[in-house]
Amino acid sequence: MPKVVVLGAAGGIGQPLALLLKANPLVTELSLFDIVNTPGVAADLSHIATPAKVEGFLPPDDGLAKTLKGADIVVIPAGVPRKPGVSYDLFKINAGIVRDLATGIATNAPKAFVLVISNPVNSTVPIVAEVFKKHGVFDPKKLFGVTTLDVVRASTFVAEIAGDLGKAPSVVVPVVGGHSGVTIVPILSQSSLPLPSGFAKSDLEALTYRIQFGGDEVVKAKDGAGSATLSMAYAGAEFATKALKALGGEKGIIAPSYVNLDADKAGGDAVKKQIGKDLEYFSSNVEIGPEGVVKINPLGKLTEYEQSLIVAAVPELATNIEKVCTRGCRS
Ligand SMILES: NC(=O)C1=CN([C@@H]2O[C@H](COP(=O)(O)OP(=O)(O)OC[C@H]3O[C@@H](n4cnc5c(N)ncnc54)[C@H](O)[C@@H]3O)[C@@H](O)[C@H]2O)C=CC1
Ligand SMILES: O=C([O-])CC(=O)C(=O)O
Repeated sequence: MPKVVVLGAAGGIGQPLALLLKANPLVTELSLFDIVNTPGVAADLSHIATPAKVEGFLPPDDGLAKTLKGADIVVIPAGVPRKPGVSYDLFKINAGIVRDLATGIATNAPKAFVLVISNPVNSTVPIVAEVFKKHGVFDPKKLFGVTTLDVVRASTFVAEIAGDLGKAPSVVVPVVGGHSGVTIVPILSQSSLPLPSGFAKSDLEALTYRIQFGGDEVVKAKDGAGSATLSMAYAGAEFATKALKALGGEKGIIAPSYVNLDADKAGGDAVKKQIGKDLEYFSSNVEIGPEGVVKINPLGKLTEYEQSLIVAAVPELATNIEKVCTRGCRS
C-alpha cells in the first residue's frame, strides 16, 4: 500500500511521470502498462534507490489485469497526442483506447482512484464513467479528469508577470470548466498573488488566452514532435501526490479537477446553479479524502469578464459531453 499504476507508461508523458512517481517516497508499488516498451522502462526505473517496487507489463498473458491488480491509483496518459498539420480526430482514436483500459479497470481495480490525462479530457472522463456504469462499478467520487496542467500554467504565468518565478510553486489560481480552449476558465481575480495594479484589460485577456491555449504554444514549439509531455508529467505527478496524501488520511487536500457533479450533490448543484446549466461534468476546486471527492467547492465571486468566459465555456463543454452521451449518460 499504496500501489500506483500508469497506463500508457512508455509514452512521452508516461515515462517522465513514472520517473516522478518512482522518486516519490509515498509510492510503495509502481506498475506500468503500455502496448510497447514497458519491461525496459520498468527495468530502468527499478535501479533507482527509492522504496517503490516497479513492474512493467505488455498486453499478452493478461498484462493489463496483472498491472491493475490491487491498484489504489490508476493514471491514464495512454493515447495519441496532437501534432501540427496532422488532422486525425483525437476523440475517435483515444475514445477506443480509453474505453478498453476502463474495462480493464472496472474488472480488476474498480475501487481505485482513476486519473484521466488522455485527451480530449472533457469527453474521455464521461467515457470512463459510461464503461464503469455498464459494469455496475461507477463511483463518481473516484473519477478525475486531470486539469492540473492548466493550474500549473496559470501559476507560472502569474509569477512571471510579477517578475518572481520563485513564487510560482506557491501561487494558487483557480481554473474551472474543462480542459480545452475556451472551456478552460482561469479565475485570475482570485489569484493568491494579485496581478499588478493597473494591469490592463487587454493584458488580462492576453493572459487568459495564454492559459486557455498554452497547449498550442508547446505543440507549435515542438514542431511535429507532439504536445506537452514534461510539464504534463509534472502536473500528473502533483495530482497523484495529492491523491496519495488523501488516501493516507490527510485532511483538506484540494485537487482542482474535472469531475461528475454528482460526486458531491450539494456542491455540484451549487456549481450548476452558478453556471446556469445542468452539466454532468465540470472542473472546480475539489476537496478529496480517502474515499475520493469530499466536496466540490463553488466557483466563488466572479468578475463580469470571468462570467463571460463561463458563458462561452458551457455550450462547448455540453457538446463535448453529449458527444459521449448520445443516448443520455444519466443513470
Ligand atoms: N490532460 C492534459 O492536460 C494533457 C493531456 N495530454 C494527452 O495525453 C495523451 C498522451 O500524450 P503523449 O504521452 O504525449 O503521447 P505518446 O504518443 O508519447 O504516448 C502515448 C502512449 O500511449 C500508449 N498507448 C497507445 N494505446 C495504448 C493502449 N491501448 N494501452 C496502453 N497504452 C497505449 C502508446 O504506446 C504510447 O506509449 C494524449 O492524448 C495527449 O493529448 C497531453 C498533454 C496534457
Ligand atoms: O494541447 C494539447 O494537445 C495537450 C494538452 O492538453 C495541453 O498541453 O494542455
